[in-house]
Amino acid sequence: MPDGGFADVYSPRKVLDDPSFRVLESNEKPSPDANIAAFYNPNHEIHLVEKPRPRPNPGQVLVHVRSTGICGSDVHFWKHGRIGDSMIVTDECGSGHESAGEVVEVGEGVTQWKAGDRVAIEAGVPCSKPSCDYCRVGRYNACPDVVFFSTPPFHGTLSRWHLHPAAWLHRLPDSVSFEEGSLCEPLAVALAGIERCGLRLGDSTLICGAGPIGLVSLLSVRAAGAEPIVITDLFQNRLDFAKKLVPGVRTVLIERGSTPQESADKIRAAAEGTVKLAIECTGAESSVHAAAYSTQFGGKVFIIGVGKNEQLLPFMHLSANEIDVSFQYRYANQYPKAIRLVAGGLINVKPLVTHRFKLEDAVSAFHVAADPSQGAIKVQIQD
Ligand SMILES: NC(=O)c1ccc[n+]([C@@H]2O[C@H](COP(=O)([O-])OP(=O)(O)OC[C@H]3O[C@@H](n4cnc5c(N)ncnc54)[C@H](O)[C@@H]3O)[C@@H](O)[C@H]2O)c1
Ligand SMILES: OC[C@H](O)C(O)[C@@H](O)CO
Ligand SMILES: [Zn+2]
Ligand SMILES: [Zn+2]
Repeated sequence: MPDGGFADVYSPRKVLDDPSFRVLESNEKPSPDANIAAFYNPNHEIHLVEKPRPRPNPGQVLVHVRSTGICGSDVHFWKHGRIGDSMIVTDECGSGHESAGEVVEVGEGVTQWKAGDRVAIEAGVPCSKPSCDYCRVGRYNACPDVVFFSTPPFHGTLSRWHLHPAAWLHRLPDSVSFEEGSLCEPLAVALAGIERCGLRLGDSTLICGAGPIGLVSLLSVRAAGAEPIVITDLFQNRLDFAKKLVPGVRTVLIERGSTPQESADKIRAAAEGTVKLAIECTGAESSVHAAAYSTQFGGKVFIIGVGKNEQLLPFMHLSANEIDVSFQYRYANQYPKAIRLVAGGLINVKPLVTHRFKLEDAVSAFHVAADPSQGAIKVQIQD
């Protein structure tokens, strides 16, 4: 079976020097079957690009991408040009990694997919070589040679036609929409965290941050039986959204300028005690501290949020309370579980979608996603 490798298709290239890629004029209307995509670049621009419709090589599948959610990281790469020290926008780069679609064509040797199959597209494709320890043991989120779509230098899945290795697509049952299929990507992040954080039925749990990741984490800990659940945010409208999503959740508005201890006082009051588990989904240092001060002896602060390269920890509080601190980096082996949980009705991700745009209007979609005054949670681009 060919491995569906795709170095030729996805290796970094100077898009603007390549005549087969063309940046569309801002008022230009693309033809209905053109392979358009939204690209960001080091000048903090975002624009539509037309690129060739690829043909699948052996082991590959051509997918008509039907739904893609905009992730905060896409907006961050566009606006700030980097995440941390290793992910840097140095060239034009295609956006999007939360995608689902329909198989249109399969390459030689692909037997498990046929035209018309509905799939979620796994956003990170690791090398899968037996010589790679991380791939071999299944912790493939650590693969040093992973191709993670829309993290530079790899173009994203947000295009009309996307080529993917057959082994890294996941079947969607008819009951799961393309939109829900694309939301399986952020859900996979939360589920990977839930798997590793040791949450047990009835554990009192804090979620810090009510953005998309905090909200899918909220849905996940609710499904896993956490009680009570407290969620924090700096914005009341995000807390209101969380309350509508999971009516039983207790909300705490964090006031800018308050100390982490003051925030923790409010969190403990809402939880009626310290929490056993804090799932941190902001990456903000003050929020990590508030989580630590809210957690009970022997509890855990589990950090999904990403933030500044170097941060302080309330060392002696963590030490004197035997509080574990753990981190999550993307995910491995979570898509099938995410799809089962959505199909089985245990997790309803549908309400997270607040805005929908056509592929032709992807640039407008990005502007809405990047503007907090629009109140978007998840912006979807659909074709
Ligand atoms: N570990 C991973 O693999 C992984 C994967 C995806 C996203 N992330 C990270 O998860 C985090 C959340 O992602 P998102 O898409 O939900 O982002 P987001 O920015 O939409 O949401 C973060 C929320 O946290 C709130 N917030 C900020 N500071 C706060 C504070 N001090 N106290 C309480 N709330 C605060 C914000 O108001 C916002 O609503 C980001 O840091 C993102 O980069 C990590
Ligand atoms: O959903 C996955 C995340 O967005 C990625 O890790 C990205 O932030 C960096 O590559
Ligand atoms: Zn993402
Ligand atoms: Zn590997």
